[in-house]
Amino acid sequence: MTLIETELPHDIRDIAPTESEIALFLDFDGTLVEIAPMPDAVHLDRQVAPALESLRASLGGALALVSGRPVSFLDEVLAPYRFDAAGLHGAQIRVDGEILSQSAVPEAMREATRDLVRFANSHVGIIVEDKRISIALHWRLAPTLKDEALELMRNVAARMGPAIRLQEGKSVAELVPAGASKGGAIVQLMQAAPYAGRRPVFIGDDITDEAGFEAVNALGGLSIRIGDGETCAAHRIASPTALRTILLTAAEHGRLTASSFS
Ligand SMILES: O=P(O)(O)OC[C@H]1O[C@H](O[C@H]2O[C@H](CO)[C@@H](O)[C@H](O)[C@H]2O)[C@H](O)[C@@H](O)[C@@H]1O
Repeated sequence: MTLIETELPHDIRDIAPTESEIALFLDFDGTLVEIAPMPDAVHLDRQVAPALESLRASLGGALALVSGRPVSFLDEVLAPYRFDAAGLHGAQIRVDGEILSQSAVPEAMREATRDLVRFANSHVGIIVEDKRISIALHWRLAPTLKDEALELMRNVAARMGPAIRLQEGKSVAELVPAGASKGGAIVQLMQAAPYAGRRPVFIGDDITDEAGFEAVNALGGLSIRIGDGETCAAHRIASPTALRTILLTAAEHGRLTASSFS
């Protein structure tokens, strides 16, 4: 069994009837791929994209990526497949090739970008990831600079005002449109075909995924956290490798249900 039993209250089999029709929502970094030293250094196992494509078919199309990455990045890394996706922590949502919603590029983003690039240029190991609608400051290669980087991000976010929120993550902080969240994205997707009426399952690994777990819990779905760390997810899977095994096995059998994760 790849699901780690924790102190969590429920046995997954009590709440996950085998025959449920699920809608599957998957985070990307730390979930479909292992965390890498830099954003560009991630490696997706070559079997995963075709497996997701076959799972999508077996789920009647109800499979979407819910990521902090831009949708264009997800398309690139999963090519030739193009999945439904919520990118940039929910600031972009695409279903069946159509953009359902996309936040505008915040006015003050250009000035913020300049400040962050200036900081990165004078601090070795700091990386700025400019995603236009949001921007991330990474310190994974310079962990001793975490406090300084976070303070800068808090100041920049405060200066930008209520239209922007600070999203912390694994060795990263990001400026994100305030109205966007993974929870909001999942709720929006669950109102659209082919997701509506299904039981949501969301799998993620990071702070940004907590909003998604909350939404899925409220919808009576299954929330699954990859790895350890505090979470409101009801269940855990040990690692991206363990998840990959579950997904590839389900794809091989042409069937994915909530009990595939137990
Ligand atoms: O919601 P996700 O799909 O998990 O995306 C969250 C952020 O992931 C990326 O950063 C993280 O992964 C990098 C590569 O493994 C790692 O170097 C970095 O330390 C992590 O924070 C991505 O670069 C961000 O844009 C995403 O928002």
